[in-house]
Amino acid sequence: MTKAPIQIKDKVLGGGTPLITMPFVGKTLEALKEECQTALEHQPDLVEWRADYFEGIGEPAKALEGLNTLNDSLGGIPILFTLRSASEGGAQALEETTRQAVIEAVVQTGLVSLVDIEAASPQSLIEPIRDLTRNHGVALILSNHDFKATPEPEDMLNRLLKAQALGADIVKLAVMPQSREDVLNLMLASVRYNDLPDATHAVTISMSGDGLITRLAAAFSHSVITFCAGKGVSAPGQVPADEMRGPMGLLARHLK
Ligand SMILES: O=C1C[C@@](O)(C(=O)O)C[C@@H](O)[C@@H]1O
Repeated sequence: MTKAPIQIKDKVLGGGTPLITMPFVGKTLEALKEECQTALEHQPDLVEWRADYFEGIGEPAKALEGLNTLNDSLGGIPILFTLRSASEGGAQALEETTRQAVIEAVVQTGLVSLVDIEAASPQSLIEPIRDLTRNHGVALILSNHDFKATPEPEDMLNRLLKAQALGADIVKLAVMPQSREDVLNLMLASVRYNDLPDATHAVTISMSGDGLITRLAAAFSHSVITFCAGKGVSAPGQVPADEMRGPMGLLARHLK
């Protein structure tokens, strides 16, 4: 495998132990501050700011206010910035140009370590953001979501490959299982992707209770980030960081 681990402040992404990531879904500065408190108590490896939940996020100045609050209150925990589009589960609908302006303003601050955008975004949004993240040393996640079903394994593999071809540092797929077989298929697609000689880092998730095993066994399916619950959750199936550490550590110690 050719991919080099990515250093994110004092954390190593892709070094064998998946990074536990706590999503923040606060609507106000006060709510974000409370989420920072939760993060300080439970020490996830990363925090994901799901900025689509934040009121007024469409104004870059408001976004920077939120970001500065996080940066001041997180004691150095690295930040993944996600302004999820409404079409892939985002909490509010924004014009594509507005979304782009906010993401660009945030990347330029140098205060975020990773950014997640949807692989299905128009090329006119992906390319400039990809160039900007490269220039600022920010890791780019290109993501895919299906909140209803789990595509066929071949289709899932193709989605990961498409995200890679678009220039992702990390490719991501989150899908909803309708059966236990779907959960296994997601893991199979993830393992097959990682077995490709030029694969990059991947994050693969089967959501809901049935898919929880994919969060706990992220190391097994070569998924480099696993999302936990914080003060709230951003997707079904997330559980508290403290409960994940035991099973995750056990796996990490025994996997080849
Ligand atoms: O896309 C993802 C994955 C996720 O949907 C999950 O299932 O844990 C949670 C989201 O916050 C994140 O942006």
